[in-house]
Amino acid sequence: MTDLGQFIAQLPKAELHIHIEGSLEPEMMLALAARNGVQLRYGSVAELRAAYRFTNLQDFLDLYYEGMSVLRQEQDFHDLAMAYLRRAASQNVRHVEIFFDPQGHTERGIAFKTVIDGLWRALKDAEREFGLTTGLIMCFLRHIDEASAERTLQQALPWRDRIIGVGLDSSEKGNPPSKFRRVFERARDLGFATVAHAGEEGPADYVREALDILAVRRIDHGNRALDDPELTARLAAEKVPLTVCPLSNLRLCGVSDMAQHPLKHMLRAGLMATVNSDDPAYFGGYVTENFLAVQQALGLTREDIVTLARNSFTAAFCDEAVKQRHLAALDAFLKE
Ligand SMILES: Nc1ncnc2[nH]cnc12
Ligand SMILES: [Zn+2]
Repeated sequence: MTDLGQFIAQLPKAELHIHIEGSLEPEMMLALAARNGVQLRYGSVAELRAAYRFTNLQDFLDLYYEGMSVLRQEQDFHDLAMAYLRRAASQNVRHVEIFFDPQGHTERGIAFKTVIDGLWRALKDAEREFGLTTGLIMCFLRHIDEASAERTLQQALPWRDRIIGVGLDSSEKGNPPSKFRRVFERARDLGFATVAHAGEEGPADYVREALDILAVRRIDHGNRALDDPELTARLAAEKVPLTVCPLSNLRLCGVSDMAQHPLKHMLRAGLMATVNSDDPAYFGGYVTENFLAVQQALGLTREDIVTLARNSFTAAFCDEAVKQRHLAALDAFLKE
């Protein structure tokens, strides 16, 4: 590895855009299928990996929902999250905010309690074992109606103190943020931080809607915002964080080549971009591999890399004291 590669691997960082169901590696998928008696269309790791060729977001989502069908018991959710957190800690990720998709589970008869208890136990185990800090963000599936999102928010209330925020994910085109105006208003009233996937495949207008109608505090992806100079200037002026996912964009054909990835433009335009893995088991890399891929393809400098790591802590939803501790640790690392 190059010196800059070593630096990236060792750099303290936060990950703010990771779908825990997207960290389900083929080996674990097959093991859980066997443990739970679930029949999959794929019988081997090689067959699964061969299926991970996507031409767009929907292609991927079809497989992602099929994959999560092996998650049935509390222990499954624990094992899934623990494997991700171990991997993240090994890459010097010091803070993570993890997305989960409750409707992906409740719609197939798995209780909300089963999901949240398993994930929560893993977060607490990992905090103790690896010394990182964590948070959970529950996402609403935007291909389903708002009433279902509202029921999901209601179901979450007994565990209000375990969830820092709500988000919006799944099939973007044709499912604008405005579809979820009321449920986001209710979530904000309840004190949840809010985020939304926007401008991954959908137009810049969806990014504007996420800001103006859902009042989100971060945009997940946001790539298409760059199509609109006025919106780009606004994102920079308001320091709206973008959780960018380079390998995801490449694998879902949002960019044809990593050298065409907009991250460098985002940085040069003064946007508060961060680097994240999205669905690492499906897209070929965790957070460090995402940093390495864009650094190499775009020729990012050491200063760019430091900016991205600093942004990841600045954009986090953790308590201010925790954030300052992470930023101080980053500064100490840079002085070593
Ligand atoms: N990249 C992505 N976009 C939208 N929804 C998702 N759910 C999991 N990964 C996603
Ligand atoms: Zn995502």
